Amino acid sequence: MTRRPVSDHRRAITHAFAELVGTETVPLTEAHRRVLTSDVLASAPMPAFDNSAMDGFAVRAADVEVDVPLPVATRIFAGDTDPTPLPSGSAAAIMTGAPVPAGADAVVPVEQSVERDGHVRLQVQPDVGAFVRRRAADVAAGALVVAGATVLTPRHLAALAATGTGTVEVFRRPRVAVVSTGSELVPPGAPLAYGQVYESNSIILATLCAAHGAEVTFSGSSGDGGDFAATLDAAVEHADIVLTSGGVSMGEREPVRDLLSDAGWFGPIAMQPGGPQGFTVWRGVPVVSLPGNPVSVMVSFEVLVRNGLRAAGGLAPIDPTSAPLASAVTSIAGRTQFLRGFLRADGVVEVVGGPGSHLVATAANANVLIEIDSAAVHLAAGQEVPTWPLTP
Ligand SMILES: Nc1nc2c(c(=O)[nH]1)N[C@H]1C(S)=C(S)[C@@H](COP(=O)(O)OP(=O)(O)OC[C@H]3O[C@@H](n4cnc5c(N)ncnc54)[C@H](O)[C@@H]3O)O[C@H]1N2
Ligand code: MOO
Repeated sequence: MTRRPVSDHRRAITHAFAELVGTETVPLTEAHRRVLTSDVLASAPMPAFDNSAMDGFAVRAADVEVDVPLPVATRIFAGDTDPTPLPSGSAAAIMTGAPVPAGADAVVPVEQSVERDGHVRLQVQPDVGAFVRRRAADVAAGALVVAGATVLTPRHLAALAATGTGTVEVFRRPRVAVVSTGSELVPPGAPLAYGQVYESNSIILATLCAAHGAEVTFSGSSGDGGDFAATLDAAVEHADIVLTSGGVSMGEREPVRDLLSDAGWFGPIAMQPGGPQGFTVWRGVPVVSLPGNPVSVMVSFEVLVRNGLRAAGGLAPIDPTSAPLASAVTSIAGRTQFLRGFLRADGVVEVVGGPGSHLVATAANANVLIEIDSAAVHLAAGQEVPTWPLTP
């Protein structure tokens, strides 16, 4: 049977997911980790007005003589919107953040003053501009605050709030449903009878999807009997994308393949692990069907699904880099092999565990996938290989 090239299968998935790109406007309180659609400019300068950096006295620097009393003409507090201009030859008591009155050009901190009987003696000769936070020193009105495509951090949200933006347009998060299949599966933590297997694919798929910008809206499980159709119907009610695991290979009970084989493409792709795959549409919703072996699920997501899902949510791709192999590697001809690897601090990559797609606990020690070209059967130590960063 001919195997579909890995890149063809990935392209089919990415192409369908691209249809899902959408935007929405949300308040800043809901915008953490969301992806901005376009540049946001400051609607107000920051600071919006000259204001005091200290609790103290606003003066004209030229009026100050050390220890010579100046009359205190007024007192200005943060939030005062119409401070009286400073008469020449006087001082104004001023609080941090309060507007510096017209006429004043410096602030002397209260610690460097003595106030008595309506007059203040200043103990220092201030420079013009001392402790005055100038209008627009941080950002001018109309200047760029956060660039489009930025993933919003708490720092970005503070910058947006401070410059007057209350809502932002962000990419919609794709809604993903995760469905596991297999009559042998039991939830982790439950008693395990002989022949049963702890279910681990739903947790890895759900967390991988969330890490790449998706909202996981449904997580279900079905046995190998007839209940997969009902589970899938429930899943598409809640989701833009469904990811299934298991039930796609050559066995006598393959619920995913049996239900969906006429709804799109099923077959082997030229990769190991993750050979048997399906990509179909069910009730208008794209369904990516991954093989059941837990390492195959992880590798298939990272190699086939990750960047398409990111693009659907407005996120930039995460592409492979390369590193030299710590030791020689053998592979299978005709299939791109993805070995679990550990990229060391010295930039050299070691193979972690064996190639078997059931070795899920060992795979937890990996931080990259090592891509071995389908034409290669033997690679020497030191050979540069593509390395795919695994989702942290
Ligand atoms: N005659 C052939 N047999 C198999 C082939 C083949 O080409 N010819 N391919 C093998 C490969 S490669 C893979 S991968 C698997 C894929 O099979 P399925 O997608 O049908 O997966 P299942 O049979 O349902 O499960 C495989 C394996 O994984 C365990 N599993 C399944 N789901 C979970 C889960 N949610 N959590 C933990 N473990 C799970 C399941 O118990 C099986 O051990 O087919 C090979 N066979
Ligand atoms: O192609 Mo399968 O995913 O290796 O065990």
